Amino acid sequence: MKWSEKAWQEILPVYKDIIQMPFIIELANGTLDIEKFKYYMQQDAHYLEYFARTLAVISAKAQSVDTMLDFIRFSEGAIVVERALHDSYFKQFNVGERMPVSPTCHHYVHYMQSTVYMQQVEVGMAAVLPCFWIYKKVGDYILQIQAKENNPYADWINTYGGEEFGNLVEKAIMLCDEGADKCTETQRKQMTAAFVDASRLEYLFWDSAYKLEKWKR
Ligand SMILES: Cc1ncc(CO)c(N)n1
Repeated sequence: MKWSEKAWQEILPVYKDIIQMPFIIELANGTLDIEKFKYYMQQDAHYLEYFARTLAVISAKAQSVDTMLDFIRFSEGAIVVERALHDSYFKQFNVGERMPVSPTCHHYVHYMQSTVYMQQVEVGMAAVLPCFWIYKKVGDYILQIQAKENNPYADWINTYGGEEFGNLVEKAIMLCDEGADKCTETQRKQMTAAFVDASRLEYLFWDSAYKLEKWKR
């Protein structure tokens, strides 16, 4: 069994919980409170900046020039494509000033950064894989169940449910499997642990948007 297949089995309960979250259901049927979506977008704009930086660090640490190129392209994609989506939503929904980074977003981005800087590159790759893979799965799921008429969140749904994003995700999974093949069993376990932690943070990210999470002080 490939590392990625085993790793997905590990996070299946988290994924199943994610697709039942009110944030996801309401996004799909178009009833999500706009304030919750705006909060999500603002936090995601912060998230994507760190995500892009993290991908660039993975690129710098990669074992081969081919893998470097793949990750630098992922990094560019995170900046260019997703920012464009945010720019359009920021305008459409009149999102003004940037909010400070929320506790959960802070936790997630610094988790990614420290994993990528402190651990070997394959563990770093595993830590960013849920960002690709869970979004693809959730995007496809939402695409299936979505309300197609007048859904204000259609652009978001099409970004992550689309084929283009799907190709990137396939590549990211393949690169992790390639890396895992070169690792020892102990290192593969570290990869899986990083994958599981990041998946749990994906859950919390949506949860925190639904709750409009704030710093206690
Ligand atoms: C929190 C989060 N994870 C993953 C993605 C997709 O890259 C995103 N836009 N936001």
